[in-house]
Amino acid sequence: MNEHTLRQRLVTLGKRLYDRGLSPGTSGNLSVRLEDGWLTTPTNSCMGELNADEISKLDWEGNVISGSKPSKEYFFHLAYYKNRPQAQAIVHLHSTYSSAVSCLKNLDDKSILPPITPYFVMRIGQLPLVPYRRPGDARLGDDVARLAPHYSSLMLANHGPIVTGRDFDSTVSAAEELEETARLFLLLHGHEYRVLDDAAIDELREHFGVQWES
Ligand SMILES: O=C(O)[C@@H](O)C(=O)COP(=O)(O)O
Ligand SMILES: [Zn+2]
Repeated sequence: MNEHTLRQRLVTLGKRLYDRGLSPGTSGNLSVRLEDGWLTTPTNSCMGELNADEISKLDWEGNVISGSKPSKEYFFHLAYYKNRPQAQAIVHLHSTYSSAVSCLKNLDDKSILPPITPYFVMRIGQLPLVPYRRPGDARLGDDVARLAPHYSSLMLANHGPIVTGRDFDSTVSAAEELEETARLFLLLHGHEYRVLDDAAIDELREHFGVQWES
């Protein structure tokens, strides 16, 4: 897709996330890789009301080339792009169930959600918890840089998810699917439930190349 089309997709998919209640108020940010830089949502923008011409365009040093002041989290987007070449787009949300999970105590920090459905394993994979930092703290960029080569998605503690993917549309879908998995996980709380066993994970690895360390 060319830059013009990707700007339109940012507006359309931002509205989709907002309309589905996944980015309340001015929370969250989106970005997409271009050949000559990358686009991200302006800081304090409402995802339901993005304007294609105001979207921020940055270079690979984090300098603004055009558009409005970028998301204050631009550095963690940049850290993901620089350390994960296959990441073509990034979605950060404050979606309710995912953010609720990010506040739970006693999570397995290396993989906070168990493999309850194949779709979660295929689309998100193991999801580590990034220790809490203030939004906009540049040290989040270092945290992301360290984890990005190994994980397509991360959960910021007491905050919300960061999801990356091979194209913009599938990244947005994966973020929606993560939200549904978090919802299932919380619905299952207090119930005895099965998780996918090693054989089921091996089969997914074989068919879909998923990354999941048993
Ligand atoms: O939680 C925050 O403040 C940010 O991570 C966020 O979601 C929105 O910040 P901007 O992208 O700067 O609007
Ligand atoms: Zn946020």
